[in-house]
Amino acid sequence: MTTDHVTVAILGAGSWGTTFAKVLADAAIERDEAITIRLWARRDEVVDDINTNHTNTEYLEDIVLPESITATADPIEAVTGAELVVVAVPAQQARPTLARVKDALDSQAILVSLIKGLEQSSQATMSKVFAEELKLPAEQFVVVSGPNLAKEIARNEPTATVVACEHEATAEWVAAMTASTYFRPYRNTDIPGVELGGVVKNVIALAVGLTDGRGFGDNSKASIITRGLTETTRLATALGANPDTLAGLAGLGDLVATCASPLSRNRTAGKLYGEGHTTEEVIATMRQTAEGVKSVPAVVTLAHTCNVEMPIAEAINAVVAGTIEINDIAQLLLGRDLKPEARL
Ligand SMILES: NC(=O)c1ccc[n+]([C@@H]2O[C@H](COP(=O)([O-])OP(=O)(O)OC[C@H]3O[C@@H](n4cnc5c(N)ncnc54)[C@H](O)[C@@H]3O)[C@@H](O)[C@H]2O)c1
Ligand SMILES: O=P(O)(O)OC[C@H](O)CO
Repeated sequence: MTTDHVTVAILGAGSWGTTFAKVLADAAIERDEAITIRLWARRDEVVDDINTNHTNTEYLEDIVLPESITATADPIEAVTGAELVVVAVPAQQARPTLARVKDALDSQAILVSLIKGLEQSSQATMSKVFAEELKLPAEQFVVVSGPNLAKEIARNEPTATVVACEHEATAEWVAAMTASTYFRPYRNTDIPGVELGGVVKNVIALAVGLTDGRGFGDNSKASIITRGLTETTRLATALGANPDTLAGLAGLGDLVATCASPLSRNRTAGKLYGEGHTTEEVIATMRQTAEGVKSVPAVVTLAHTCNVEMPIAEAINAVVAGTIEINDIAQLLLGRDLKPEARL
């Protein structure tokens, strides 16, 4: 598959969709190859900002976007003729968005999910949602996930990521399309590991943010991150993942970036919970997607189904549902039966 003059559609012009468009555009500039990138934004003012000023001010402030990126308010126009279709809407919008465009998709198009969430109603991962909705063969489905805070990448700050596909050649092509002097993709064939690493780290970041909101220091955070990785690895391996994936960029790497960064929306949402806000108040305050809030009930349901113990996720689920007092959480976690430390 060639990387020259590829037509790309990106569905969702929020922080990550717009930044990923820039990653693809900058990579093509470095390869000295042409690329056409059409971003679908729902709102006309975002479309106008991108097409007129080459900025997406609402999400990326004054970052200037390469000229190969244009925007449209019509998702069908975005995907028509696209060889690469990248989906960057919130997880709960994935199925309706795919349903809207599926008849216009090229049958050979490669679909990339940037989404780090589960469908709440079905507990489905995005690979399952894409397969069900598009009848997509595994070799045409790719997940990109890792320590990828959009605003840092938009400023060309170096990072690495994971490009996962069951079919090595497809992952190689997407990696070649995205690699640049500031963005280094590693390949993996472990779809469940890469997807679940991205989903559960958002729940763990809510817990870390919560400790911030309570005014606790770094010991509490390190304990949650470490035990959170254990929970993530247990669930992911029960669902078929390779535990090594969770020790890599899409597991530990993303967990550290999200839990450490004030840019993280999930950590920010957790801090609001820790300060005593309800889910309604947290959602009203956050202007962007914090996937952990919507995904945590599905994570806990999956854990029950797989008979996997996830006490941190259980506690966050109770916080989000408003069924526990914030002051009771520490004892809920620390007061459990004592046991040997185990990674899995
Ligand atoms: N921002 C990041 O740093 C980052 C990094 C990696 C992965 N992600 C993941 O990428 C996905 C998108 O996140 P984001 O940060 O770009 O979110 P965002 O809130 O910045 O933007 C979401 C986009 O989806 C659109 N959208 C919202 N509701 C919609 C609906 N009903 N129908 C269609 N479109 C709708 C919004 O208009 C916006 O364009 C999430 O799953 C997130 O976890 C984000
Ligand atoms: O801002 P968050 O919490 O959605 O995290 C963004 C990315 O997933 C970090 O890799």
